[in-house]
Amino acid sequence: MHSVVVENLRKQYKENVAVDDASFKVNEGETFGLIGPDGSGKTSIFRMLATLLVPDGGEAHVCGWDVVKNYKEIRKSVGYMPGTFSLYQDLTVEENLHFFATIFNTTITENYSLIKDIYVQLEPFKNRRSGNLSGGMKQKLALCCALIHRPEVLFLDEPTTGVDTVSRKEFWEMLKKLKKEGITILVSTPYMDEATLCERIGLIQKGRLLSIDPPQVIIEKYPKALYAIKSHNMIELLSALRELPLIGSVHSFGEHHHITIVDRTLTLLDIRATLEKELPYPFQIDKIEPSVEDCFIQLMEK
Ligand SMILES: Nc1ncnc2c1ncn2[C@@H]1O[C@H](COP(=O)(O)OP(=O)(O)OP(=O)(O)O)[C@@H](O)[C@H]1O
Repeated sequence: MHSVVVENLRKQYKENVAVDDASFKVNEGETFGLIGPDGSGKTSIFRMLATLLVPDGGEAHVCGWDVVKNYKEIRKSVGYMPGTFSLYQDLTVEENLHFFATIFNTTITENYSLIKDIYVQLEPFKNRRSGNLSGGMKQKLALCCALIHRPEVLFLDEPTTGVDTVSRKEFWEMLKKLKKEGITILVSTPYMDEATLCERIGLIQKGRLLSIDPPQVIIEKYPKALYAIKSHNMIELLSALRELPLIGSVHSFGEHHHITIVDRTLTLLDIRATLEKELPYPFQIDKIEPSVEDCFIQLMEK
């Protein structure tokens, strides 16, 4: 059974096609990630699924309900945490929670077990106005408010953007616990390292889904051998590599450049020997396993 079914979904803002024939399914109880850079259409998809934006084409169903015809039923069944903090800044933590519980005709106590682990971290600040919370605390409060009516499906649009590394880690731990409660989670992120924390991911670029698979499968499908190379002057190295006919692609990744080689038959020893002739300075090169980000770049260049 699928909690979310998206079929040829389309959204256009004047000439700008934000979502272009997107199709994917999210299984019941699954944690599914929409991974893509800014402007790739993630928010537009979330807003259509949360029934806040009407599609221009295609269909989408959430918990079996049609996003256009059955929007009232969907709103009762889902929790939505938008990308920007959208709680009432002038209300305290506790007041915000009460407000959202009341809207959904429930109480904090009724579903306390679901939010308990998150709320205990917020409790010391329960009388603080939400506008005065730290980024990590705002994110936790927004998650509690999205969960207060015990939704079947949780939509989290870039929940970790702009949040420090520790809070990001904590947030993913919280999602693991929610998964155990049987909640289906559709989460978006521009951080490729978070992709591996999802059961399946959809890589999205310019409103189009490039690939949908478990992260490990996406990595296994990477079609080439990949190498990481570094030297004392990385800028000079980058320019030199771009000029070499041997090199298929080159991209900077932190301390290294990741390269592929045109001739697939060459071994690491062959490549090292060829580069030693071409580069007049010491360098270090190793064969590596691609990351989701490498896969994303490769799919974009196809
Ligand atoms: N209301 C709007 N009017 C016009 N263009 C829009 C509107 N909302 C989004 N867009 C454009 O649609 C495209 C997809 O935007 P969307 O916000 O869905 O992507 P995103 O992946 O969530 O990116 P971001 O993280 O930057 O919000 C972008 O080019 C964006 O500029």
